[in-house]
Amino acid sequence: MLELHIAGRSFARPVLGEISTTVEPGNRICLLGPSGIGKTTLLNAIAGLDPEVPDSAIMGRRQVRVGYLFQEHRLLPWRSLRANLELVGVSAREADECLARVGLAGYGGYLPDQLSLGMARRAALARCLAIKPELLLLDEPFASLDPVMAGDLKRLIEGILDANPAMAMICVTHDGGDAATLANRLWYLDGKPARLQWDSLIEEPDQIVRLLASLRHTGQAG
Ligand SMILES: Nc1ncnc2c1ncn2[C@@H]1O[C@H](COP(=O)(O)OP(=O)(O)OP(=O)(O)O)[C@@H](O)[C@H]1O
Repeated sequence: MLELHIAGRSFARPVLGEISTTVEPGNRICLLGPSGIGKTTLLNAIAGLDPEVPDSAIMGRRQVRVGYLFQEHRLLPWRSLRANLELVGVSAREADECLARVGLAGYGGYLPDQLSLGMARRAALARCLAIKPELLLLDEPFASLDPVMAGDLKRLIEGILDANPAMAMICVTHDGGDAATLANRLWYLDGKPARLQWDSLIEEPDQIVRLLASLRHTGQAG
């Protein structure tokens, strides 16, 4: 699906080092790493949002429909949810269907500010779904949600992936528990500049527990 050959990315200092890997259909990747290490920077590069990362660094991206759930919902506050979804090119009926898929049936006429944080994040997820993504990029989707809302959103994302086995996901998270539930592959970003220290396919459930325990042992993961 994608071949990554990122030579590096610097801001005031080098943030990302060389990153070479692939993303395959059906990959459910959780991207872990210390705070500020460059996880969002990597996600932005993969999404094609970073003008400093050339197209040739993310081979295949132009052929892949990418849905990006940002940390903040980025819905236009003066447009209803339905009108926000229509902006990506779907009809009002399709917008309402996408909202229903994330548990927001009947909310098409609401403004983003009338929603709770968890609902707004689901509305933003509905906008991702509206483009029928082949690759879903999720930047800390469960951050700041209470455990019930976070659990609901996790089940929703699992359901979406189960219903679309060819869809790939890259989910940034600080929580090993999210990785244990959602991932079939782990990326661990660390170092100065940051590189993928692990890129591990998860073939059996114990493996993820062992990997996360080794991070906890060295004080790198919660
Ligand atoms: N647009 C930018 N301009 C300047 N520096 C930036 C920019 N974007 C990111 N950085 C810097 O790059 C580094 C990595 O940031 P990034 O947001 O990618 O980390 P992260 O791993 O996602 O962090 P967190 O886990 O806290 O969300 C940080 O030092 C950050 O300040």
